[in-house]
Amino acid sequence: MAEKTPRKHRIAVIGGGPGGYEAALRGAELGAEVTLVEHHGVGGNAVLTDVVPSKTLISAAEVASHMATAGELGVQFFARDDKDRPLRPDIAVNFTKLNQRIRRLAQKQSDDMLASLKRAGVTVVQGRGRLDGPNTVIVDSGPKSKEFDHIEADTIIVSVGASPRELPSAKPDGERILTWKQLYSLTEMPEHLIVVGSGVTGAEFASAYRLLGSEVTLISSRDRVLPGEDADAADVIEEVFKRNGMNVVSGQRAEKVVREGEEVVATLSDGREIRGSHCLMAVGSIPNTKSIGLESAGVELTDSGHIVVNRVARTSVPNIYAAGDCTSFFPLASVASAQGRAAVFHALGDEVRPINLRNVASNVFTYPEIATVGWQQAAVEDGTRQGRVAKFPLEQNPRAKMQEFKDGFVKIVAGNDLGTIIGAVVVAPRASELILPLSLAIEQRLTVDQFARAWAAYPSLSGSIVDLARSMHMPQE
Ligand SMILES: Cc1cc2nc3c(=O)[nH]c(=O)nc-3n(C[C@H](O)[C@H](O)[C@H](O)COP(=O)(O)OP(=O)(O)OC[C@H]3O[C@@H](n4cnc5c(N)ncnc54)[C@H](O)[C@@H]3O)c2cc1C
Ligand SMILES: NC(=O)c1ccc[n+]([C@@H]2O[C@H](COP(=O)([O-])OP(=O)(O)OC[C@H]3O[C@@H](n4cnc5c(N)ncnc54)[C@H](O)[C@@H]3O)[C@@H](O)[C@H]2O)c1
Repeated sequence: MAEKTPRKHRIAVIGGGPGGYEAALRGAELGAEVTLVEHHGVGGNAVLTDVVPSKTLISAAEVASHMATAGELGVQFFARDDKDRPLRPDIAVNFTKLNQRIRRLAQKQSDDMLASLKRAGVTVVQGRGRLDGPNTVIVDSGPKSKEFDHIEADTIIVSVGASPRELPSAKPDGERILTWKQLYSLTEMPEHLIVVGSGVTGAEFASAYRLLGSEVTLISSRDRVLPGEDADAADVIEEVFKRNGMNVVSGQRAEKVVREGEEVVATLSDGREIRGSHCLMAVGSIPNTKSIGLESAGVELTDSGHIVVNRVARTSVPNIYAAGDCTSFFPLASVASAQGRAAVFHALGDEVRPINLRNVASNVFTYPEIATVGWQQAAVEDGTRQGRVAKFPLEQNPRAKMQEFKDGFVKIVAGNDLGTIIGAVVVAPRASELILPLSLAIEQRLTVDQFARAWAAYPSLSGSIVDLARSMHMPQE
């Protein structure tokens, strides 16, 4: 008798950003038959328009900043005039080249990801997907692709991301009033960029464009920039912004942004007008969950349109999972990937660890950067968590002195009992590279004393973290 081949578990994924990509790849690796529907490009917004382009732009801004401050370390650039006298050259940014590099790098990463999916055996379908009940995805891929119109699946993973929020009174025109996705088609540096919104997106672009040489006005509806971050960290960034010549307007909403010829005019809540050459609208995002059949399939959404998921990314319909910015979890690429993994592992019965949002590390890529993990000082102050907070200024660190890093600090939040590390903030250049030992400490429930036993190289910025942990030792009574 011929052996019966077990039918493969069929997974359909809608959206190829970090959430959908990870789900598709891991699903195929675990032996499922996976179809991924993506209507733009694999890698999603993260790779094509959001994370990768913005961080590539920021890399260039960082270099421009190092060049501008090199003189403080005794390194000078000069050219000679016709009488052989040294001239100090200006730093010039070739904006067309910069944006071309950004787009090329993003496309290459998207191509590499598509190749990985294909190697793993994932079927990638280009088109717009929507649910038709809990087991079918319909793909609108244009008149030629009838064969993929219906995908039957045992498990569906929705990872459709989010889109920039648009204000009716400040409609992006793609030329002068822009969303963050439209910045990379500019061929000239904005002479004066008005940034509306001082969340992470607004702060990162304001920081980068200022370092690249644009005049920048940052309109913040709150009392301080980066309202979601540690207050001390946000204060440092705001001070650096102002010192670098950025115009920070606090406590004002942009009620309206209009174009007047070659200018943009932002009208503030108090009636003041700010004129610039370009305006970046960074006022948040809305999930792409409309009209894709979620409600009729029985999937529960929040009032804001986000998909309600549990810690293994399962929605209110048992065989439908969701990952990434379309869900009620943190809108971070790392979280989207973790949800994508959790979804397929759970659906396919593999080992799965429910996601603990409390321990997610994140980073704001301003200059300096702000990296954060775990419980924050605000939670100790408002009584949500018991604990001790200590801070070590970067300017006392020998390596920071050598490199002329004056702005920043390391902060640790530890439990009152044994001094277990429960949270941390690092404000420093490349803080994103310094947060990992603290994440590990939190994940492994290390105490400040255990952390302080680890050796840091001397001199190093990471030495500050060990010094701070050491200073938090509490002698036994
Ligand atoms: C400017 C900016 C910078 C950021 N920087 C960082 C950072 O440094 N680090 C970090 O961790 N996070 C960062 N984020 C957040 C990060 O971009 C998101 O959390 C991440 O992109 C979410 O991934 P996702 O899987 O939800 O999908 P997305 O990356 O949003 O991709 C969703 C995909 O779904 C597709 N899609 C949508 N609807 C359909 C449909 N009906 N059918 C088929 N396909 C569909 C879209 O074309 C898109 O490709 C940043 C965000 C912004 C705006
Ligand atoms: N480095 C990173 O990891 C990174 C970078 C960018 C975004 N993100 C993710 O995206 C999330 C969203 O960040 P975001 O900054 O895009 O959105 P956000 O919603 O956090 O911030 C938007 C800000 O705009 C303000 N605003 C709204 N309307 C305004 C108006 N008319 N005038 C002035 N201000 C106005 C809001 O008060 C808010 O502070 C972040 O929490 C983060 O998870 C991550």
